[in-house]
Amino acid sequence: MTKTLSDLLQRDLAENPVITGVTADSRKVGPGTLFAALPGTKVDGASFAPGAIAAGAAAVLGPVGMETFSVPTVKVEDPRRAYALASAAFWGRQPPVCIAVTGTNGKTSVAGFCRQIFARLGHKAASMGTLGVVVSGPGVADQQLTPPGLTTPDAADVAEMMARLAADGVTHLAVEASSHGVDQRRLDGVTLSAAGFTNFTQDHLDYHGSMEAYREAKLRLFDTLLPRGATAVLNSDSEAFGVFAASAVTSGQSVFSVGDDGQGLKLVSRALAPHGQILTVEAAGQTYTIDLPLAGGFQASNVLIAAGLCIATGEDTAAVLKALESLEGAAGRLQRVGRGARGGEAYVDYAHTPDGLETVLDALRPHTTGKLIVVFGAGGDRDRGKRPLMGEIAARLADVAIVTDDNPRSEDPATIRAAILEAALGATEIGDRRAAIRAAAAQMAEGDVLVVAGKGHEQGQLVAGVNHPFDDVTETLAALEAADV
Ligand SMILES: CC(=O)N[C@H]1[C@@H](OP(=O)(O)OP(=O)(O)OC[C@H]2O[C@@H](n3ccc(=O)[nH]c3=O)[C@H](O)[C@@H]2O)O[C@H](CO)[C@@H](O)[C@@H]1O[C@H](C)C(=O)N[C@@H](C)C(=O)N[C@H](CCC(=O)O)C(=O)O
Ligand SMILES: Nc1ncnc2c1ncn2[C@@H]1O[C@H](COP(=O)(O)OP(=O)(O)OP(=O)(O)O)[C@@H](O)[C@H]1O
Ligand SMILES: N[C@H](CCC[C@H](N)C(=O)O)C(=O)O
Ligand SMILES: [Mg+2]
Repeated sequence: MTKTLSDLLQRDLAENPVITGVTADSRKVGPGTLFAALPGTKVDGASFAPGAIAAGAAAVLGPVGMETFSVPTVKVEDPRRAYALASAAFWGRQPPVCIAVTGTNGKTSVAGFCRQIFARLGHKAASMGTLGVVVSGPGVADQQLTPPGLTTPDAADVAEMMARLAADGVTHLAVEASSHGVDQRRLDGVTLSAAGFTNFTQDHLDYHGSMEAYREAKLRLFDTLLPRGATAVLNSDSEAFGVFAASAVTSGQSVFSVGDDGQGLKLVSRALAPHGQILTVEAAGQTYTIDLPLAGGFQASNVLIAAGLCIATGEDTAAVLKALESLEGAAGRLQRVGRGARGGEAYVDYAHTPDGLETVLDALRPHTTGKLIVVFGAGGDRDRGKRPLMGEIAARLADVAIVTDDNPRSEDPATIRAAILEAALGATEIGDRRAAIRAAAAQMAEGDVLVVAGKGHEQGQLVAGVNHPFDDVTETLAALEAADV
């Protein structure tokens, strides 16, 4: 069915061309495309409008105050939102059940758990986020549809992917809502059935400027994107729970809280088990025992949020909680890699925030009878305030801390390491990540635990615009072998 500019922007227009595509990237424009000229963080999209028109753009959408071009030009107060809504209207179909999860840490884990739970319960389900788009279904092998990229993709990409998934029979979709993504309206076109919140701690101050602005961005998932009457699944153990609960209630949503004080799912107890942990959970007056094959208190929190989201969309509580017993952790999140030559266990994890690092070291301490060894760094062109906080945490919670490089991007790696080391008393500095991992593996003995943190699933080390192939899992395995002499 053809769609016109007026259909996509939901307004009467004097000139109403047929639209054949929607994009905010002039390089993707073809004949008949609606080009959204968005003011960006680096450049003004309007400067690419003449090129877009030359490439065939049928209309330009942009902010109030933008110049008028030689094709129908529509100016609106919130062009990013209009772009997202136009993209959704253009692509049309969405999986009937879409849920989103936000929070500083745990989004990828929760989205992946939701996908797995829905699939175990007989639905064709997908997750969209840091690890790309993955589809799972009953009796079908997991299918990776897109590679890892942005945590929350561009609005037109989200809309196109939702239509493709719906056409492929996917009925349940779990999306990661990053603060950048919510702030930039990348999810404004998604019709949500439920939304989840994991936690709120320091990250991304480079982009948001203050913790308040960062929190506002996350709150927007509830106060603007989640419809009235839908369910907000909130982590009762987060310090920010009250703020998120108040926002959800004010927005006419029901709150389903999970955690130690959860009203929807209450975590009564947690006991370590060799393969993970045993959870006792109360739900609607019933007590359930869950044999969870994942270690760490944070994973207990993540699985309860995922379970809450699935229950909020109408799944049976007992069946959802049973499905937790066969969950797999997301790649590179507390992923066990192997055993040291003289004993000990090595893990790769994606902790790249102070809270993430503290959480993963706390999670591993009970599994450590010898030394807890951590190899980590901090990303360049990202929140600089994280660096000393992560240094202090590693020095305090690990027995051996090795500070190395993690995607320096355009920054001087030595300067990043120095900012971490300033607060990491007793830590060792080894800039080369491979050498750092090898030095750590060489120290491993029986009872020790090594965690290589910060890069998880990532396949490259970004240095001065060049992505050098690098995989922490492969490097850690090689280091364990090299230490076996
Ligand atoms: C800071 C940030 O979030 N930037 C994102 C944003 O770019 P922007 O709008 O600021 O872009 P810009 O480069 O100033 O350009 C302005 C406009 O001109 C357009 N343009 C540009 C060049 C051209 O030739 N033609 C053209 O039309 C661009 O498409 C854009 O619409 O919108 C783009 C399209 O969606 C994103 O690709 C881009 O992500 C950059 C690459 C990025 O690194 N983002 C990271 C920080 C990010 O978004 N991370 C979050 C959080 C992860 C987490 O939770 O930890 C994520 O969701 O991944
Ligand atoms: N609930 C949690 N609380 C604290 N830390 C967590 C929690 N869940 C995960 N983490 C830590 O954060 C790391 C990243 O987890 P995950 O990828 O699920 O988070 P994310 O929010 O998707 O991250 P990103 O912002 O990069 O998308 C994990 O490897 C772990 O170290
Ligand atoms: N989504 C996060 C990932 C950080 C991963 C870490 N390896 C780094 O490069 O800082 C970000 O873009 O801030
Ligand atoms: Mg993620």
